[in-house]
Amino acid sequence: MTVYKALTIAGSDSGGGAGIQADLKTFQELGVYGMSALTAVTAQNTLGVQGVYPIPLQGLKEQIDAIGHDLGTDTVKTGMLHSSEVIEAVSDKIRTYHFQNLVVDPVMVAKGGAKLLQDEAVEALISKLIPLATVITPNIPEAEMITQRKINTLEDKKEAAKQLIDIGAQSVVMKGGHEETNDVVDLFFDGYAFLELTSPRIQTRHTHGTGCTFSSAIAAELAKGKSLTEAVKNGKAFIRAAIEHPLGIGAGHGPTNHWAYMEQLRGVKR
Ligand SMILES: Nc1ncnc2c1ncn2[C@@H]1O[C@H](COP(=O)(O)OP(=O)(O)OP(=O)(O)O)[C@@H](O)[C@H]1O
Ligand SMILES: Cc1ncc(CO)c(N)n1
Repeated sequence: MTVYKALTIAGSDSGGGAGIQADLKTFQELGVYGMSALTAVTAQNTLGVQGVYPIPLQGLKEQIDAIGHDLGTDTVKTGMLHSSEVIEAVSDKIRTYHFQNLVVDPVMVAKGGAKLLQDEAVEALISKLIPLATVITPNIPEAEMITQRKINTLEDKKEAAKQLIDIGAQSVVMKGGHEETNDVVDLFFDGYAFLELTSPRIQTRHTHGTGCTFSSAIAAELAKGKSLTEAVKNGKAFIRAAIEHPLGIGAGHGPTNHWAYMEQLRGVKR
């Protein structure tokens, strides 16, 4: 049996909808063996983030070493990295172990507005991590922070995507979740051609962890050897199903449904 492996380097969401919990659930659903290196523990639920507790840097490094020395991985996904020290350490380890297929979700702010990345860490993201990325998946505000340009039109998105490639990413998915259009358009760019991934905007408050789930679905598909374009398309189908069939739990922004995509493929009704 071939076992495909994926490592998430991210924060813990005690509420289970975002962070490493969302990543590991997504890996499992897509048939990939999930591993994790925790950067921080958050006390969090559907109402917001109540606390952020960074893991000591040495502890983070040892978690990645533990995987690099023994299990190895077919793909790495990064989420909440918190500080420039963490970004530098993660970048070093990825290079030391020659980890392939890096999906960088440049997480900056949680849905309720809590800061998950310190402002001064954006520079380290640009100089240390984005150049290693197979694909980077910013939402519009994140792309604006990184590129220092306002993004309003499709042309703006394309220019920002080109700038991210110039910084060194192999490809970009600029997510359209934060726009107000009828359809959600995620723009994929591999440095050569643009591909618009369009789906109907679902009216729901249950969007906690959409970005984490989307990027980990892309990572899982890459681990299985799918091409970048296939991985991004399948990731989009995974998150679409997860948003379309919310679990309806929690009083605030509830989690998405990580079972929905595979249940849809298998024709299962919950
Ligand atoms: N209301 C919606 N209807 C359909 N798809 C959506 C909706 N909101 C987000 N998505 C999809 O979810 C994925 C994540 O997009 P989004 O822009 O919400 O990411 P994000 O802001 O990084 O998420 P997070 O808040 O979890 O960090 C994208 O593929 C986007 O198309
Ligand atoms: C731990 C964690 N990572 C990422 C996000 C972004 O959704 C979040 N809310 N919490």
